[in-house]
Amino acid sequence: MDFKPLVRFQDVHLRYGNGPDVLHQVNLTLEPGSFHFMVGPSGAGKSSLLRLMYLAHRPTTGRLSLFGRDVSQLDRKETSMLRRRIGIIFQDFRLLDHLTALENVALPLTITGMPLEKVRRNVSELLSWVGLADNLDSKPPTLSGGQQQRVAIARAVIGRPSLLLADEPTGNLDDKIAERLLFLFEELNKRGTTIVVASHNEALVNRFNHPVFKIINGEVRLIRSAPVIEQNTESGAA
Ligand SMILES: Nc1ncnc2c1ncn2[C@@H]1O[C@H](COP(=O)(O)OP(=O)(O)OP(=O)(O)O)[C@@H](O)[C@H]1O
Repeated sequence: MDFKPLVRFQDVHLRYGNGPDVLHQVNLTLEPGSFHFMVGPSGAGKSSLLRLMYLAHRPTTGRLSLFGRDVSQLDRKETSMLRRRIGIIFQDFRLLDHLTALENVALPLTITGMPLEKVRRNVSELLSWVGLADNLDSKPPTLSGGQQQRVAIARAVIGRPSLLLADEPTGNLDDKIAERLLFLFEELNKRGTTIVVASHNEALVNRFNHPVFKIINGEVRLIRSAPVIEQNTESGAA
């Protein structure tokens, strides 16, 4: 088994162009099999942090290692190999509009060479689980925002990635479905996927027993390592 940290930021700063530091002196380590939430106000830098972990940007200064590799040393081929181990749910979904829901979710499996019948079975099962059994053949433009979000989530998790990065994955969903999807992430986590979920929704985050990072003024702080799960109370004001 690999005991190296899966993700390691050492004194990382990120600036866009000549702008100010968006992320400032970030030091954080994610162990394999961990589950973290990332909270912070709009514009705090949550998506930027996830984009660094997805190799969409490189640190301006400092060192970032993924799967034990220093990302500044990766060539294009190595970058795409590492990315195959990462599932990402973008805030704006990024589904392919000319493909059906089923075809969108099937993409990460078809490139592995899995037989098509098996791909169809696995994808149908997952889409049914997320409540889209009646939408397998629908194209994204005909789906609601919440339905598109669930297709994007299914696409990110279908290949059982080693690392799952989710940027506001429940933003368009009602609370019940949001909670159900976080349970799906917990299932994946139990099977070994390391998970990072960025969310505005601190009430939802507080219902789960996972450590929480908060981004404040570009600095990432661990604000809670092991929250106590809230008990069901008659009213939220209890
Ligand atoms: N490609 C970019 N070029 C220039 N500035 C950017 C770029 N992407 C983000 N920013 C800026 O970086 C800061 C952090 O943005 P980021 O999207 O990471 O925040 P966020 O916490 O994810 O916000 P939200 O919750 O609204 O998505 C913001 O000031 C934003 O305007």
